[in-house]
Amino acid sequence: MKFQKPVSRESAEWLAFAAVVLLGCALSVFAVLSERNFILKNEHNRLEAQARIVDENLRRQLAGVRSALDSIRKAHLENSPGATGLSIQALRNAMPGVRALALLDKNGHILQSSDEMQDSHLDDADFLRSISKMRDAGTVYVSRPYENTPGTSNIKLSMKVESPPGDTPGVATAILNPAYFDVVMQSVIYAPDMWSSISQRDGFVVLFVPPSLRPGAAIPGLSVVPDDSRMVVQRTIDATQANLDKELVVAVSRSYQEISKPWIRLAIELASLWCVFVLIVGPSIWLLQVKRRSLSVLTEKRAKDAAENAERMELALAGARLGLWDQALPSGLLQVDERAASILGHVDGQPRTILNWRDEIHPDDLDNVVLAFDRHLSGETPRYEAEYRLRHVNGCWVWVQARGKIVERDRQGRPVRILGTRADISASKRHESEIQQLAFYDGLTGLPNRRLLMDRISRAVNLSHRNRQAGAIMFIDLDNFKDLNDTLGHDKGDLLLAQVAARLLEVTRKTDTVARLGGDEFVVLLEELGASDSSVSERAEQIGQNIVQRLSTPYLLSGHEVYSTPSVGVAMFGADTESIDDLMKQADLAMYEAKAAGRNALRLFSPQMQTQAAASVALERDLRGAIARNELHLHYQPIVDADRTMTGVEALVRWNHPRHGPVSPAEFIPLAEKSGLILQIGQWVMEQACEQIRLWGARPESRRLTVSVNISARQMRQPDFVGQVISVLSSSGANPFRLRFELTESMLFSDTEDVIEKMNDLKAMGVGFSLDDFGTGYSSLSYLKRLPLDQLKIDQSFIREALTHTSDATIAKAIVGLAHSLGMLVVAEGVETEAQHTFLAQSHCDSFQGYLYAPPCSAERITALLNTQGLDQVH
Ligand SMILES: Nc1nc2c(ncn2[C@@H]2O[C@H](COP(=O)(O)OP(=O)(O)OP(=O)(O)O)[C@@H](O)[C@H]2O)c(=O)[nH]1
Repeated sequence: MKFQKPVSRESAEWLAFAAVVLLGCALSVFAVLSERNFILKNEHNRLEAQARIVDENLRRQLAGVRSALDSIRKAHLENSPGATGLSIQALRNAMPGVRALALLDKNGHILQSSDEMQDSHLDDADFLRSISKMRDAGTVYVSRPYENTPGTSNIKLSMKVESPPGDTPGVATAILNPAYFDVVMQSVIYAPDMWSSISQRDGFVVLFVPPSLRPGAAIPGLSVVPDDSRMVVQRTIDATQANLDKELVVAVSRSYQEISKPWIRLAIELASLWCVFVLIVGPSIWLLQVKRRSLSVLTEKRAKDAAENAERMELALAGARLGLWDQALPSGLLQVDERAASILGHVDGQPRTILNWRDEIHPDDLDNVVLAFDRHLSGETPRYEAEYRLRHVNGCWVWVQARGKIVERDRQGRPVRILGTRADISASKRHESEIQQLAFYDGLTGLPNRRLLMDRISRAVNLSHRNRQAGAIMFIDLDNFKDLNDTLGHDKGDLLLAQVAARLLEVTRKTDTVARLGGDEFVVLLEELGASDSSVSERAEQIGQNIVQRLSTPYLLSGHEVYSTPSVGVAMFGADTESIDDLMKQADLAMYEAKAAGRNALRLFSPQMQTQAAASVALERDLRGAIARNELHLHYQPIVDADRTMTGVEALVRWNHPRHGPVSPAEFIPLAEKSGLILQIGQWVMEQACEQIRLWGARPESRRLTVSVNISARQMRQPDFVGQVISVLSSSGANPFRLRFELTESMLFSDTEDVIEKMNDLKAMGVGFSLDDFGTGYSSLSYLKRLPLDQLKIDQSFIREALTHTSDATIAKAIVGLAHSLGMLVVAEGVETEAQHTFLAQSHCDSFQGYLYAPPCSAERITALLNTQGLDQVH
């Protein structure tokens, strides 16, 4: 862990600590030294006092001895030996420091003495020598110390005694009493380590206490204490002053070691104290600092965390574009920060205080906001949350999302402060509505799509259950819209769809729903049409007819006038409607009925329709096995020339249902188209026709007969259609030049190039082509000339009306002219009367087909007819 902060403070603490320790140590040293000095000085003074005691005693004794010796000397000089003897004894008795007194001649013979003299050796050589050296009569001569009992030093003090004239000079001698001095010196000893001594200047120790530690009888030098380890106080008895022949030194001493003990103890105590102080205070400071450092690190970390949290919070708020608000209760005084204020266009970067917060809220949203707010205040919700609009400074409304929570209550628990955030959700609201639009509305027309429609229908049906009001749904499908797309282009188709949507909205009520299911399918949901069934269907039919009529009015698409019609299927719903799916199917079925009825029509769903639908489903099911069960067969309708000679036939498929008998192609071909069975049936028809061509080809009367086969768009769109034809031709052995395919105009609109290519391939093999129902579709002359067509078949509608409507006659003639000019022949179909034949023949029509000449009949019949060429017999 890295501690950075209060380094200076810590250093200061360590400096202070060091200063205290140093100062303390210095003071301690000073105290110890002072103590030492005091002790030494004290000790010195004391030793001095003790030395003085010994010194004074000694001086007194010496003075006494001098006086005694002097008395003996004088007595001797006065020559009164008896008196001398008595006085010596008396003198000795008077002096406790003297053990014996004696008067000696120069040879050391005792002339007179005190009683104690018996054990004294006064005749030793040293002494005699010293007597001989005594020159001065007034001087007291001090002998060398000697021992007559081991361990006890004796000393003699002697004065020269001038004998009366003629007599031998002698000496008066006093032997000092060592016991006395011992007592004196013992009395000054106050410590076991203390020594006390009397010695001669030249180092001879006279007396030493304690005697056991006596360093030696004759130690050269002035001091009896040879080393520096002792404190010594000496007092010298000056030889001149005391009339001695040599100086005496009184010394008392003590061991420095002993003397120093108190201050050394003090020093040790103080040192220990400081050691303890250092050992306690130092680690304490260290611990304190470590703790403080970790505390400061913790505090720093907390502060950093708090700062980071605040920063994160700020970032989060900024990132989430959240503003803060703070509201006091019950005053309602609202304070918003600058971000919350900026949402409403206050860009001065200042917080705002709002007195009346309700004023800013959109009136439509206010109730919800207040409700949410009150629910939170009353404790019903854990937090307050609302989405609403606020007035922007520029006057528009801004969608915001507000969230908040009570953060403070009074003692009674009543909320006094609520804190929260505010976010601008205009963009997400916009996206929401865009998504809503995409999810529920059709992009092209803006109408509700299937999903929304289903929801509305479901709600409408539920409502009708409750209020017993019936409604209707209308399926609207534009007729042949594909053709319009194919001819005018998808863009125009789109324009038409948009206009259809607009028109539907025009003719319906606001409460109705107009939806686009997809493609050219629209649905109108009509609600609350009334209570009774009959009135409901009447009103629905009326509205439906309105719609048919309105949608059938020509459209103007970028300058092109376009005609379009709708097929409308209507289904009613009411209290007894159970399934919406069924309802939708019903409307769908009705719409298909309208288509089947020729388009541009309206059909109301009826239960019979359902039955019919079910029947057609059953029929379709039966159709699936019809080929295998041999129920299909071909009929051939003759095509004749102007002389009514049969030149060809059109193969027409027939179905003989085992139960229902013959089923009309108009009934089952659409079913086959719808179910895809047309491919199977178409293939079968082609095979049958080719087989017939082969058969007829073998007979001279029928060899030149062409057989026209209807080809459905689905068949033609098969990628291997040409291959299939080749295969059928080769397997049947039919002459391709006798095979003619009849195509419808509509199949040429899509994948035109592909169709042309296939036609060219087949044409190259000899297969002919005829364009069926010509004139009913949106034929484009530009591609008509590109198609390898042999024939145009004028639709029978023109033939039927040709004699009554001049326009149809004109169209029929125009078609003939057009075909001839493009090198094609013209076949008129549906010719039923002689008048029609005459008209068509006069119009230079090349071939004719119709009941006037022959109805569709079996191949055998055709063969028979050919044999006789008696078409009249057919009827
Ligand atoms: N322009 C345009 N065409 C569309 C759109 N959606 C689907 N279609 C076309 O609308 C046509 C719908 O045709 P259908 O309803 O099946 O057939 P139809 O030609 O109207 O014939 P009937 O309904 O039998 O009368 C198809 O060709 C689709 O390709 C669209 O959004 N815009």
